[in-house]
Amino acid sequence: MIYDTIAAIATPFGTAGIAIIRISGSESIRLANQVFKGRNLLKMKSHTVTYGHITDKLGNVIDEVMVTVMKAPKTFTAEDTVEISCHGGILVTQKVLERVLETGIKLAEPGEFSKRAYVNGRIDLTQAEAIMDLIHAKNENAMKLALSGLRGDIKKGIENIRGELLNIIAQIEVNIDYPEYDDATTMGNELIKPEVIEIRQKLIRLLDDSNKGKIMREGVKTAIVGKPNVGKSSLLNALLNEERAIVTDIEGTTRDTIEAYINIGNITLNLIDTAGIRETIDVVEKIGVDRSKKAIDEAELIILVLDQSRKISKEDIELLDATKDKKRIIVGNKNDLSKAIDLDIHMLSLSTLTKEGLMDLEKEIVKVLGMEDIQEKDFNVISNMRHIGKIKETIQSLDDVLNAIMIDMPIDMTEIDLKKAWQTLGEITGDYHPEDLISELFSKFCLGK
Ligand SMILES: Nc1nc2c(c(=O)[nH]1)N(C=O)[C@@H](CNc1ccc(C(=O)N[C@@H](CCC(=O)O)C(=O)O)cc1)CN2
Ligand SMILES: Nc1nc2c(ncn2[C@@H]2O[C@H](COP(=O)(O)OP(=O)(O)OP(=O)(O)O)[C@@H](O)[C@H]2O)c(=O)[nH]1
Ligand SMILES: [Mg+2]
Repeated sequence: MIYDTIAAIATPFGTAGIAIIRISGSESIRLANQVFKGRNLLKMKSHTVTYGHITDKLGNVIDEVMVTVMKAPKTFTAEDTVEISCHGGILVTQKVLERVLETGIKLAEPGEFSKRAYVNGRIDLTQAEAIMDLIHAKNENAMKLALSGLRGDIKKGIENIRGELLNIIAQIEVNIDYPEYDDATTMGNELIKPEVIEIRQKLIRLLDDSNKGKIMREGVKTAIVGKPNVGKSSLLNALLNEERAIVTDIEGTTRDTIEAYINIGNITLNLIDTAGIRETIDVVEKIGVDRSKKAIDEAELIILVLDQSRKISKEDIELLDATKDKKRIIVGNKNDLSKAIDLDIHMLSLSTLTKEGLMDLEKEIVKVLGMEDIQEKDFNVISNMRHIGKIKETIQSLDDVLNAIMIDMPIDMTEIDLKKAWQTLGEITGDYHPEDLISELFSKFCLGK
């Protein structure tokens, strides 16, 4: 069937030396052969490359290319695959793709190649997601984390726990089906309780470990806050090593939040410079101040900037109070000036002007986030919010199991929640899959992936 063969441009849209058109499906070699002038692709050995031309229907050359033929099942999608390396011009690439589609090959949807690798059983969902994480990784830790997922570390961990759950379920089933069957352990509620508790414990540990993973994968939303003129924008610029935000000695210079990404010790911070917080009647500034307050709410880390060359003010006190329950670092800026601040609180002394103390701030950020000592094992953790959500759901089901045991419900009632836990975990790897989960997931992928 032609329609099971798909094609897409696998390289980014833009001008480059080479672009790759990827074709996958049972008809890919035969149909690619129709647009290719050179060796007969049908006669090529698997995983070999040949030189030739893509031609239009009349035989006119569209581009000079290299074509790779890869036969199922040892390919990315586990299907016959052809890759055309053409010249990387936007127009050339588009023309080659159009020519390929003229043969009846269907344009792939975003993520469809990876979806096929999954549907054909070559990878599980966590590995497919890891491919996307690898593509989007912004620092080395995120990359290592994705590689661990791609290797199947998450998959194996989840499969093991699922296996243990299935074991309990199977034993209950044996008991329900053959109550007279002597050899089957009498899986009374009390007997399965310790096993359920142990599995629950393992899931809790996965969740605990996922904190580091989440930071590595997603970065940390970090808000720089403080009253006007303390040097928040100067700090943003100093950390970025770039004059991104406007700095003046006028209070209320920053009107809107400014965002920037930086890597500190392989952690990506999504830094948000905010408008200085104070009472104001200026309409624009007021909106900025409201956004700053929102930024405090949403941030995972707060850098609260004080000006240590001034006495502490009412606004400072309010901000110290507003951020007290948050992960935060209090910075005493302008330590190049004489000290006037009258506050007995630990603060990190620095100057964005002389840059003194900036390195200490970077170290403190890494420390506060608990990311000082990262070892190989830290890459073998759950980091994906979808997985974390499913693990939480599973724990909830196991809590229901334990409650049922506590009130001594019949064992077949307990079993329902056990099965639910087993299914929910299966949604992580895709072994258990409501169809819309799969469609939604792969639609978030890049085109050509
Ligand atoms: N040209 C090209 N480069 C590419 C890819 C590609 O599809 N094409 N990849 C695509 O994303 C990545 C490589 N990932 C791949 C993963 C698995 C298989 C694969 O064929 N696996 C088979 C056989 C492995 C083997 O020969 O031992 C398998 O697992 O059965 C291929 C590529 C990055 N570079
Ligand atoms: N002496 C000294 N001056 C500094 C230092 N950091 C910032 N300043 C000065 O303080 C003034 C305010 O700096 P900004 O970075 O604009 O302050 P802000 O907190 O962003 O101010 P708003 O955007 O108005 O809330 C500017 O004149 C800076 O040059 C420092 O470490 N030492
Ligand atoms: Mg500012």
